[in-house]
Amino acid sequence: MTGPLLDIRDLVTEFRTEAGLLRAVKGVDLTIARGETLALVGESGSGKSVTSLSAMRLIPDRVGRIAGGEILFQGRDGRVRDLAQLDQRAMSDLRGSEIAMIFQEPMTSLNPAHRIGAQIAEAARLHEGLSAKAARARAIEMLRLVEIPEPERRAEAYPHQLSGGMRQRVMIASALVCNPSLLIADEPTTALDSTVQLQILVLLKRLQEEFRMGILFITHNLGVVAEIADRVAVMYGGRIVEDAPVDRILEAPRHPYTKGLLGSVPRTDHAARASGQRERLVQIPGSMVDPLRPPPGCDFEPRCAWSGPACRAAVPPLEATGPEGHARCIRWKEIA
Ligand SMILES: Nc1ncnc2c1ncn2[C@@H]1O[C@H](COP(=O)(O)OP(=O)(O)OP(=O)(O)O)[C@@H](O)[C@H]1O
Repeated sequence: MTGPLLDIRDLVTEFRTEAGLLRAVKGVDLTIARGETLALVGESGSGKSVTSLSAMRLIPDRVGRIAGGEILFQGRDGRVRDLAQLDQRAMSDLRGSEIAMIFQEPMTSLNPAHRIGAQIAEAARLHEGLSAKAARARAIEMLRLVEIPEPERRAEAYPHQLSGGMRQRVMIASALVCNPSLLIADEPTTALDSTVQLQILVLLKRLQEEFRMGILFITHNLGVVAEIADRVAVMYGGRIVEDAPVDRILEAPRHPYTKGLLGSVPRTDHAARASGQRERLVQIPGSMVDPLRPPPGCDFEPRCAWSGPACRAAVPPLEATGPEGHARCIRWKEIA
């Protein structure tokens, strides 16, 4: 199959709030190829989760809506569908079969009252139409795949009987049981300590190769990005402000916001882990733009050390910074 697996074009998502219309996503473009991991990074409130929830059509009509753009997804049959236009029934068929999602908190998708083997088997029965026996065998196979020791015995456990890392593995097993081609992972390792976090990232990478999935990986942790991403898109104030292959972003950021984030990256590298030491988190001065009162020009301008009058005049365009990257800053050449 040719063409990207997911191609989000000019996505706009709005919420109706008591204080007025809140535009949380303001024209986002993102593409993910099969077998590729795109990390979506940015501080809290930058619009990462709303972007992914929009792509999954999980924004309830009564609170918000996709106000513009396309979410083009190429299915297993080779057809490209605009998920923004799909009815909820067709969308829920795709969710949990071709598109799966994992979250920071496994208990958002695991039922505390059911044994984990039965939960994974149920997903296999629902989406793959397997018999009870075949679904049970599939559940055990999935538990083995996510490296749960003694999977036959553990299948009988309830979620609360497992450690946080094991629960996270069970959630991954449950998400992947239908062999999805796209996995959306929203901060899946944030709640775990750094050793377990690394184990889960290594596991995800291995499974990605095996399943040839595209992954949209949402995180605010650039240490995690370095471990898992092929490409990175940096979000601020509901817009992509920079995107590029991971090494380029980490070694030579072009946008002042990316530079700021890199200055505030907690150390998660092997040496820091071994010594149990973490660098102090240096915050970017100032706070996230108020989405109800965005500034007239660049959203980051009020916090930016490079800002000038032209930055206050208009929202900067996303300019190509080379063959594979873009930055939304009129001074990116000086910054580079
Ligand atoms: N249901 C909602 N109603 C109103 N505003 C919302 C709603 N959900 C999100 N928002 C707003 O949309 C903006 C983007 O939020 P979003 O959760 O996408 O940020 P994020 O980058 O994922 O942050 P975090 O890392 O904290 O999850 C924020 O200003 C948030 O307050």
